[in-house]
Amino acid sequence: MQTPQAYFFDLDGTLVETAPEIADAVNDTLRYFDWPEVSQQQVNDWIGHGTKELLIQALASVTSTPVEAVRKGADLKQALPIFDRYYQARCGTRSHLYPQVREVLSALRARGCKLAVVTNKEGRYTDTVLRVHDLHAAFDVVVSGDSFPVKKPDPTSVVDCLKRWDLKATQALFVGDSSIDAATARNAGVPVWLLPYGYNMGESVHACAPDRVIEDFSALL
Ligand SMILES: O=C(O)COP(=O)(O)O
Repeated sequence: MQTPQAYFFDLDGTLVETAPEIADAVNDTLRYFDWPEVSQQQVNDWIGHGTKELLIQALASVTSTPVEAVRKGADLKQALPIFDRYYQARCGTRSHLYPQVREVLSALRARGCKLAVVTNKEGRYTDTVLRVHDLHAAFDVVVSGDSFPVKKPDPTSVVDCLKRWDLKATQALFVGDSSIDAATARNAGVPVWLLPYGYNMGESVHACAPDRVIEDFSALL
């Protein structure tokens, strides 16, 4: 593999451990409506398709309703603004950067590499999470789940960045924690390295057959 000139990073489970405060916000919401709470493990396994999808899974679970019915139903409509308020308040309370993230991002920046976040989290939450961790100025591009009409694993955002930077797919690297990230990278033709500590819907990252599984961010230097 060539030395990458551009890096695409997933957010939740790759740059920042966010699951504890996401679970807090989900359970705040469920309590508000007198529904039973969900476990941390359930929340971890629902991360990956964006926060709205996660809330749909939680509502389906606690109300024993099929996911497709929740998606179209009144419960979701009522729960979304309540969740929004709680999640914005919880952002930064129990999340933290994984080891070496800040140092490695600075080092890659200093080398002149292009850096992007590509997350399925909705933009208003991505912005808050990056700001509370003082990461909002660390990237050339931030792509959220609602930045384009399509989200990961669709490669549109990655392809768009490469075009803007005039780089080939093989000159970049995607760094993530899930099968969604692996599929996004493959769909864009970009090599992918996965971290084993994030959220991969209960599956081992080895099952996603990435180009490499790395233990932590220091492997990027
Ligand atoms: O919010 C989510 O479910 C996913 O976020 P991620 O794409 O950063 O893992």
